[in-house]
Amino acid sequence: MEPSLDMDEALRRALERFADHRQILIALDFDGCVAELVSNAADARPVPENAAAIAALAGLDGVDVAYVSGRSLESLRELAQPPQGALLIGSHGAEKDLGEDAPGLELSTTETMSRGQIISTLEEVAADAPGAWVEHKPAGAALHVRNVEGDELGERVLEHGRAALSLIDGAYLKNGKKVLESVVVLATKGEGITDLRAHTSPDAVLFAGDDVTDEHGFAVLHGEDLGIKVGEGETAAGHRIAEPKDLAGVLHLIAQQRSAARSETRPTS
Ligand SMILES: O=P(O)(O)OC[C@H]1O[C@H](O[C@H]2O[C@H](CO)[C@@H](O)[C@H](O)[C@H]2O)[C@H](O)[C@@H](O)[C@@H]1O
Repeated sequence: MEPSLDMDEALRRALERFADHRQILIALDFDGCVAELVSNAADARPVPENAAAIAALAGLDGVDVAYVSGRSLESLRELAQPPQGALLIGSHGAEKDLGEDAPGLELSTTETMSRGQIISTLEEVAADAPGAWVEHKPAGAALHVRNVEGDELGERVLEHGRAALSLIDGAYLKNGKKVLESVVVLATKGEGITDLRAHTSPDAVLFAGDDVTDEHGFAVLHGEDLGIKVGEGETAAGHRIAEPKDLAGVLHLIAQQRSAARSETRPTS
């Protein structure tokens, strides 16, 4: 199915301008942006039209495609199934796969101890709250409450988690959608995008994301860059689409615009 190209005029113009740059970087958040949010985090998959558009863009000259996710690189590779050559930032910027031999995330002894404390503390909190569960991650853990009955109770469980984590040295907190994460390596998606920019030297960067941690990514955009917030909520992004399935139209328009520009410049024989 062809993705819908229905979108507001300001976004369409911004995308056409973005697509005209010689070298572009398209950086995408995964959950809630490329993939719909789902109850079980292991069931998240790219919206098929998004996956197709990402694969098409990854094959174009002058285009770098990247995922910038809170997920571990392992989970991101398994669930997002990025196309060959895609660059990956995981764990909110703490893990990187820029296509070269990069050392994996290595924790110091103190960080390893703090991570262990984070996991056991959050497991205790989750044990008292039916529906809550803990995702173990390379730099910490995430307490999930999407399946806790009722928003208010879910909020109370997260609050309990925050209070318990405040007693652990070196445990940094990150709030997300129905999730509280605690990490021992402080990194942001902004740093991830800055690393990607240094690696790919684009003339312009597009970043799309839906969650509060994505605001760090929007904050490092400048000049000809383009930020797209997916869904509701306050944002520093300049543009907005309603839901993950609308991303396909955005990506498709960029691909279309670049193909049109190439055929215009191709010499006729
Ligand atoms: O930066 P992202 O790629 O958006 O990753 C952020 C977190 O996403 C996952 O949790 C979120 O998505 C789940 C699946 O839809 C949903 O059940 C959960 O409520 C959301 O918070 C993932 O599990 C986390 O590790 C990521 O940090």
